[in-house]
Amino acid sequence: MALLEIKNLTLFIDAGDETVKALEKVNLTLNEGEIRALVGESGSGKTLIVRAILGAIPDNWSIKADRITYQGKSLLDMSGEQRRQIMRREIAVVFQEPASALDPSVKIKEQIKESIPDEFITKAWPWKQNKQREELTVNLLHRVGIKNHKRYMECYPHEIPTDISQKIMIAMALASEPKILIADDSTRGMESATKTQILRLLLKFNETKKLAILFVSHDLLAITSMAHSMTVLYCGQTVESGKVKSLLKRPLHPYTKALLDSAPSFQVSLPPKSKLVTLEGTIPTLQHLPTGCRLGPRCPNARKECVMVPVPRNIQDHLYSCHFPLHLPKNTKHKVYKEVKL
Ligand SMILES: Nc1ncnc2c1ncn2[C@@H]1O[C@H](COP(=O)(O)OP(=O)(O)OP(=O)(O)O)[C@@H](O)[C@H]1O
Repeated sequence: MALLEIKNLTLFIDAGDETVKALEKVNLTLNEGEIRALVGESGSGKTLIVRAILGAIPDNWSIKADRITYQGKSLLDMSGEQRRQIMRREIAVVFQEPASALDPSVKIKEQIKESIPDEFITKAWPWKQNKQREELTVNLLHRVGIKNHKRYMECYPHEIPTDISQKIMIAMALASEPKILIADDSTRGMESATKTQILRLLLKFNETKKLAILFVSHDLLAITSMAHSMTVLYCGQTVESGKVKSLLKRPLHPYTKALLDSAPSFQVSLPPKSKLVTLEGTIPTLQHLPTGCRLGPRCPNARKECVMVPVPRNIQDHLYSCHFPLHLPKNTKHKVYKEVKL
């Protein structure tokens, strides 16, 4: 059973004069111990998916889904309190900007202590419990690679550098020993040495604690260095998902191919200063969505069939939603691949 499973998630945003489908029939699974990258251009809906998982939905949004489950239990059918409990203990999130996620008026030490669940503290006199929390705080800081904890514990968030803030966010996220960590573009804008440190840290927790990670990112290099599987999103629709290796070797969707081709690191033979191969045009706004496959107007392979939303199909674990996929083996007819029962 998947740890987290999303089937046919559609998210509507009521923008006053019209309602837009910001996500349309999105599918995503995360298994125990898996690192899955969620990738797509800016505005493709990655953060909307994260918010749908967390249940952080404003009043003008609504959700329709066949299922959103955690360990087989429907998150959509849970009460607010049951869902909050899962988010407090089982699913942790690290956001893009640590500085805005930390409380500017509270010392780092207090914020970390606060993130430790009461269940981890044995019943004792308050001063003893406080000591336990303090020890656990130091331990958490060491686990995320902050050895000189004394230097930062008494600081306020604005007094510490970004990389340390990000590690502190990870320490707080891991305080409850969650099963899933959602890293929402948490290395965006970081310089490469800091990024490498954060990625190594996440990888270490994945390997040693079997922590499943949903790694939301634009950074294809980081994804290939750490993720096992990848879900590609375009304009609110899942276009392809599967093992990172098979997507890199044989992308079936023209958007995935364009995305990979646009990253210089994947173009082994790309001569210096050559033009990057990308799709023409830009991602449409929610107010001007094309019907059917949303890539249609930008897709080099588009034909009249593409005005219909493609049914997801699969080749083993490799799932794609495209009427005219690339790289199908020779002499094989597209229709032999079964539609995926969602
Ligand atoms: N609160 C909101 N109200 C209206 N539209 C929104 C809201 N939040 C996001 N959107 C729209 O939903 C679409 C997807 O946004 P989202 O933030 O999920 O993209 P993203 O893939 O996470 O982008 P980025 O990589 O830049 O963070 C965008 O068109 C965005 O403008």
